[in-house]
Amino acid sequence: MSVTVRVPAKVNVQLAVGGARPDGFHDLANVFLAVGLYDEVTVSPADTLRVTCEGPDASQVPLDRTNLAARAVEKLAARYGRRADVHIHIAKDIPVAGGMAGGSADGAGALVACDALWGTGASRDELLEICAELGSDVPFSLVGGAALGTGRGERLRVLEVGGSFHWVFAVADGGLSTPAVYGEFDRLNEGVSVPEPVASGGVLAALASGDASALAEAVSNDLQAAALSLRPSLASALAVGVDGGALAGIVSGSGPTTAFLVADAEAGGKVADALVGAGVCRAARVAVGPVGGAVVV
Ligand SMILES: C[C@](O)(CO)[C@H](O)COP(=O)(O)OP(=O)(O)OC[C@H]1O[C@@H](n2ccc(N)nc2=O)[C@H](O)[C@@H]1O
Ligand SMILES: Nc1ncnc2c1ncn2[C@@H]1O[C@H](COP(=O)(O)OP(=O)(O)OP(=O)(O)O)[C@@H](O)[C@H]1O
Repeated sequence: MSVTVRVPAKVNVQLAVGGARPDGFHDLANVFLAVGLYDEVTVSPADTLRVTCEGPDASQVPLDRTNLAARAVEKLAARYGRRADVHIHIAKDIPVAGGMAGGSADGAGALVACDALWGTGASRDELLEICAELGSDVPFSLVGGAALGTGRGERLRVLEVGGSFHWVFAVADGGLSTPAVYGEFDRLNEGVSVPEPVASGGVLAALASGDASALAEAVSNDLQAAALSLRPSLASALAVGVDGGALAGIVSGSGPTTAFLVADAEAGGKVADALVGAGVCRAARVAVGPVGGAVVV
């Protein structure tokens, strides 16, 4: 018997970052949008906990207990007083270390899958609590759709969205470490009084109305300067995508994936061709959001 859960990637349509907190994290106003690029996490009973992974980036995924999916299963097992003896298989399509919450997706997916496999019947709030312990992005991977994340991003308020948004993602060669990008944000803001992060009225209104042009005017990412400082070549990808017809181009979360909002699928195809043709990315992926969160398939 096995259970498979499908979990989406995310893009941050607004990422407002406050100053560093005493615990090293940053308070955020983080507007998440789940997009249709998916990992599939399958769990089945086994003699001991083990992780396998397939997909183009599989060699970059840790297969030991540091894998977020393994950590999720161990946490759920500990809570319900049982052994975490499962085989976790990850079919990975979300770029690794790309700022699209791929590891978080696998953590949320493994949790939902084991909850179903073991029949633990954990409540949604209990699962969300475990997600928050695993990482700041993990609760959103469970919920999907669109949400405003506050605190370190783990406290979610679901947002209504009035339409679908088309995106092109330029996948960069090599990843960027999330702590390194937040560290660079702190370095760039040394001596500056960083304001409290607040959700943008423009972003929320554009999501609610489903208006892509309005969203393009409003998107922002306070980590973008830090990601560009660590990876200056991302500026060329942003320029090529916007010149190729995107309504807006931003770094996705902590990067190095760049995300382009486009008017429709046809414009998306053109932007993807321009990005690949200019050689500014390893691959270009098209996806639509919002889509639902972690779900048993
Ligand atoms: C950049 C984003 O992807 C935007 O959604 C997230 O803020 C990162 O979320 P994540 O990968 O789940 O991050 P976590 O695993 O919780 O934290 C990894 C590291 O990122 C930094 N971090 C993360 C979240 C946050 N609000 N402030 C931080 O400073 C901290 O150095 C932390 O040690
Ligand atoms: N299941 C997993 N899939 C991918 N990476 C994982 C996983 N579990 C742990 N990791 C580790 O986490 C690191 C970051 O990978 P991930 O793909 O989650 O980054 P990310 O998309 O930039 O995350 P975020 O957008 O949440 O900051 C990897 O380099 C890897 O060492």
